[in-house]
Amino acid sequence: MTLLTLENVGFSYGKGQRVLEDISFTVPRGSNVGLVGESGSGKSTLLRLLLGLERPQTGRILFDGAPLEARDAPAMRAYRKRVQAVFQDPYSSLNPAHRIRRIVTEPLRSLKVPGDHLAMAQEAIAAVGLSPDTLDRHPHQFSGGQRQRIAIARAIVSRPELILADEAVSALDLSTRVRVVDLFEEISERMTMLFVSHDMGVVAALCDRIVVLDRGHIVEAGETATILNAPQHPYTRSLLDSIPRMPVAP
Ligand SMILES: Nc1ncnc2c1ncn2[C@@H]1O[C@H](COP(=O)(O)OP(=O)(O)OP(=O)(O)O)[C@@H](O)[C@H]1O
Repeated sequence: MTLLTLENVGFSYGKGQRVLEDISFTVPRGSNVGLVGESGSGKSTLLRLLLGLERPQTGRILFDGAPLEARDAPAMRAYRKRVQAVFQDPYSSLNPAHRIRRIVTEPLRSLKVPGDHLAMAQEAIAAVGLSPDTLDRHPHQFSGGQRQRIAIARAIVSRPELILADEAVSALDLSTRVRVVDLFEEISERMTMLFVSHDMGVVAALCDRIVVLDRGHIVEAGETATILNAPQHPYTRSLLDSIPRMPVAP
């Protein structure tokens, strides 16, 4: 079943040039879809539309069959209960003045989720592989990778159906990135995920399907294995060529 559908979505900022043109793809429930494209291809703009921060000028976005109406406040509140995001920068996305307990339970308060918030936070912190005493500490006491785990705990604590990940591992060093990608892989077994990145290597490792965006247009979309084995578009080939490879022994 399809959880997210984009139908002929078009968008421009103000009266400017089209930044997204005729974007159509689906995210099946339970799948892990990668949206890949170089800087300026429109990935962040598409996420802004999916978060309801901007409205498409043409086409529409459907979540679980219902059109997303950014101006319908009650509908957007209901949508936000079901969709959470993880952003790129683990340093600026966590409020330094707050303890982790307050940061991780924040979505539960703002979404008015009933139940024992502390128990839910403990569960989320354990799910991302951090120790229970994490909740009593402050963000500055953690490394970049640990902070991103905390951001992931905050995203999953309300048990959303869809996770939107925006360059969520790009700011991490290589070995930390590998571990956080593993964590996303684990989480994606339980939730649907749209993983947005300029890094084809990460997307190929993590996603069942890939949508390739180039200057606001989808140039290729399909199953990861198909795209890796037989990229059709020159742009996809160039993205694939940019993946670092292990040197081959003579
Ligand atoms: N607020 C804005 N006002 C006007 N134009 C914008 C605005 N934000 C982005 N753009 C333009 O929209 C296009 C797509 O940008 P977008 O940030 O969505 O791409 P991206 O693929 O996410 O790139 P990056 O990875 O560098 O963030 C670019 O040409 C950019 O200059």
